[in-house]
Amino acid sequence: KPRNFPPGPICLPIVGCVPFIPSKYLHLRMEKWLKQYGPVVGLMLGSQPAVAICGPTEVLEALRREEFQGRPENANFRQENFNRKLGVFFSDGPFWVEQRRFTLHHLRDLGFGRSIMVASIIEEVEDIVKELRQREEFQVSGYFGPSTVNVIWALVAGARYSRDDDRLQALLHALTRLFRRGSQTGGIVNAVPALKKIAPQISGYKENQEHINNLKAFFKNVIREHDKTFKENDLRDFIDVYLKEMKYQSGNKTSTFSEDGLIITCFDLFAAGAESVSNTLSFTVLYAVLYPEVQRKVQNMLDDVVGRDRRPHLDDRPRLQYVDAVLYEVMRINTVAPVSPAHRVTQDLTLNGYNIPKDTTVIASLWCLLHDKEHWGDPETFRPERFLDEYGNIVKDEWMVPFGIGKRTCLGEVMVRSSLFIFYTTLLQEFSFSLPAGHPPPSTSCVPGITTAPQQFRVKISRRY
Ligand code: HEM
Repeated sequence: KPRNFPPGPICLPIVGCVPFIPSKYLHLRMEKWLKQYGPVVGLMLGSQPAVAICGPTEVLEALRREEFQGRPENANFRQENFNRKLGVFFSDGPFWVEQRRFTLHHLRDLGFGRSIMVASIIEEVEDIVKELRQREEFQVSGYFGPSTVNVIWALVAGARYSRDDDRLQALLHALTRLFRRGSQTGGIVNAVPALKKIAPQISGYKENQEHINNLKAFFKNVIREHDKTFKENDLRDFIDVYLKEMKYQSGNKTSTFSEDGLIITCFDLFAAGAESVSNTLSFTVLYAVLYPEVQRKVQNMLDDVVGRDRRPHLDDRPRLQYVDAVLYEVMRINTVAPVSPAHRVTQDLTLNGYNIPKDTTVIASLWCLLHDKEHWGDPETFRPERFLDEYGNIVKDEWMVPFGIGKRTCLGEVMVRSSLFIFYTTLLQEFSFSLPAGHPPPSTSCVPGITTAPQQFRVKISRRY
């Protein structure tokens, strides 16, 4: 370990601390580390230093500091990115600044966060309503993936898929496998890269590569199809806008725009749209079933504010602040990203008096802020009212950080908030959800992975009118 490095689990030759870092439920282990070693924990991933930030104030401090905004350079973190800094998620430095700004700016121009996106959310939820009207029960976990990915894909690639499209189902399956098997620390293959050659099957490396290659091949094909019909004065979607910039900068050797870069940006947006929003929606149904009184209260409010002759709309939000409080509470109690994706420190620095050398990988627990006992009082209790003041208005809380903190906060936050509000209110206006007869209450403990998801559970659907 480097000199004056934070305390942490013991290190073994070659593998470092990796045997003591669980591949599942890392956020829960980080809670234990906080008690055992303190708020900043030193790890070795093979021969590479890494720091796990487990203390809430330390997480707030670190993720706001400029020097913490890098992403790890080592091979495993970059493998899906053609081993280069590409896209938004796993790039950093001036490349990332330019790509993040470009992506956000043009997604907004294309309708991100505006009425065009809302229209597409409504189209998706109506599709679900139509399907659920035909059913008496449904299996919730994973159910919303095709719809939530369509919302972002409409802006990125100008396309939507039917919910049972085979190709879409295969892509979502590949993503689920990658998200469920992944680890924020890069896992054993990152610590001991030789395993890729010695034991590709056992380490999961081979299967991951197959999924990654299939996804990249799909995005490449979509991009090539766009290129064939590209017209500079008729830009249809984000891919067209990016292609235009790529062509404009084609003679510029320092350009950050390339076909590979576009493939990875598509990957970043598609994956985020498919996994995180879908899992959060499944959690909203889980808590609706477990807390029928909360479900009823939302429905009564919808009846009062919206009625039954029209659909809820974002404009109703100021009069439905309880709904936002419920959605906040779902994202707090079972957040889908309990540990931030790995960051990298871009220079030697100190945190809490410990030395952290340049290029150290950093993982930060968002869970520790969302579940801090001193701050929330009863963090394990599902209680939406904690986000409301005495007049029923939403109270902003600095520790409510499901989308991260600082310059790398989630690029999709506006879309997520709008999607969750419209999906949730429309579903509860139309249906009531309950446990099928004889089924035990579903567990709130999540399925592990890079993001978390609820375990498989079925619910009974009753139409409200
Ligand atoms: C419930 C849904 C979501 C949650 C809870 C969530 C949460 C997060 C978190 C915690 C980060 C990491 C911040 C960090 O690195 O410290 C992040 C980054 C990111 N998210 Fe989301 N996200 C969600 C949905 C989405 C969606 C739908 C999109 C697509 C538009 C998206 C795009 C991104 C991107 C591109 C980044 C990387 C930002 C960067 O490194 O500059 N996310 N998100």
